Amino acid sequence: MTANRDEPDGSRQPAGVGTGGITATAVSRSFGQVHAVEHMDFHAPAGKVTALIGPNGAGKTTLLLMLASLLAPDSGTVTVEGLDPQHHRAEVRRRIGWMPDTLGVWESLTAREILTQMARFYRLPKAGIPTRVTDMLDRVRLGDLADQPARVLSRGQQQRLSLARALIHDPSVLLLDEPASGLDPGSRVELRVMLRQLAAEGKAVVVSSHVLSELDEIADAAVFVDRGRSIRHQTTDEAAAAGRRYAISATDGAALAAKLNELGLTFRVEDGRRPAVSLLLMNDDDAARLLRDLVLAGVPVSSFAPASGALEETYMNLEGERR
Ligand SMILES: Nc1ncnc2c1ncn2[C@@H]1O[C@H](COP(=O)(O)OP(=O)(O)OP(=O)(O)O)[C@@H](O)[C@H]1O
Repeated sequence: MTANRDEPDGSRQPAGVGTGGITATAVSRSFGQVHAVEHMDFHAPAGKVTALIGPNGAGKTTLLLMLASLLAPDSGTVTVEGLDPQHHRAEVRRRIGWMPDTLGVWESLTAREILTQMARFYRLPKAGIPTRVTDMLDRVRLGDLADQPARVLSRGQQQRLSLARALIHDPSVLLLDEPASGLDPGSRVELRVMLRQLAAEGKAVVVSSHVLSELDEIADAAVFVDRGRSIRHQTTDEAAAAGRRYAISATDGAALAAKLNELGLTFRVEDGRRPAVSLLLMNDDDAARLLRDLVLAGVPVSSFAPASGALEETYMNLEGERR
């Protein structure tokens, strides 16, 4: 959970909150009997990528919709660069780029028409719109498909168009719901690079994702949510310092197990196509030392590699605690 501090007026704010970025304080939203989000605190600072991680139904999309000011909270507040959407609706909308997990309506328009329409909607200067639209189509590599109706685009191409749509007005806060879903491996790498660039430009980038193995490369920090509540805030560096799981296989599994036992290491035997064990190592030095010890002891190691990302490790541990 994000640490809180008391404000002079008695209200409580998540730690590290300035006027930059986007902040939710004690927001709640129910749908009938379902408490989708309950008293959630969230902060995504400018210049950083913040991941929103949680199991299905945890409340991620509901929180993102409230951050995007597309859904009103039942209670609690959201501020965007210090502005309250209730009182500064137009200014807040202009500052936010929203990429939903599906492209949604407008699929009979072409990619170029969709972006042009959005640019008009945000009242960008008329004369600059055609160039801005072309630049954005090129940025997401849809230049060749610009005049095709959006419905004929593949899922991954629609995701890229959705990202261009979110960026057309150069927002300072970018909210992305599952942006990597449907993207092929090459496009995922491009997305990663683009999100880091956008953060480097000073934008607050929020990404909800289930593709945890890639988040270490993208995110500076993560907020873990479960059953409508934020349960942990962790920077990627903190996650890395908490160690990560390595998978080791050897052509002689018994010799591997015997050596790990001799070294006093706790390990887990993994089910999989190849016999393997996994164990938690604190850092790269520990990994290098163990690999050397195994090889010097004559254990026929056939593979030795991280089995999970650092944020994924935190998620799996939180999952374990939940059960
Ligand atoms: N419009 C709605 N009407 C009724 N229930 C809703 C509505 N939107 C969300 N919910 C419920 O609120 C809870 C949180 O849903 P939400 O979509 O925010 O979760 P999520 O973390 O984004 O899930 P996923 O990872 O599966 O996308 C779920 O139990 C969901 O069924």
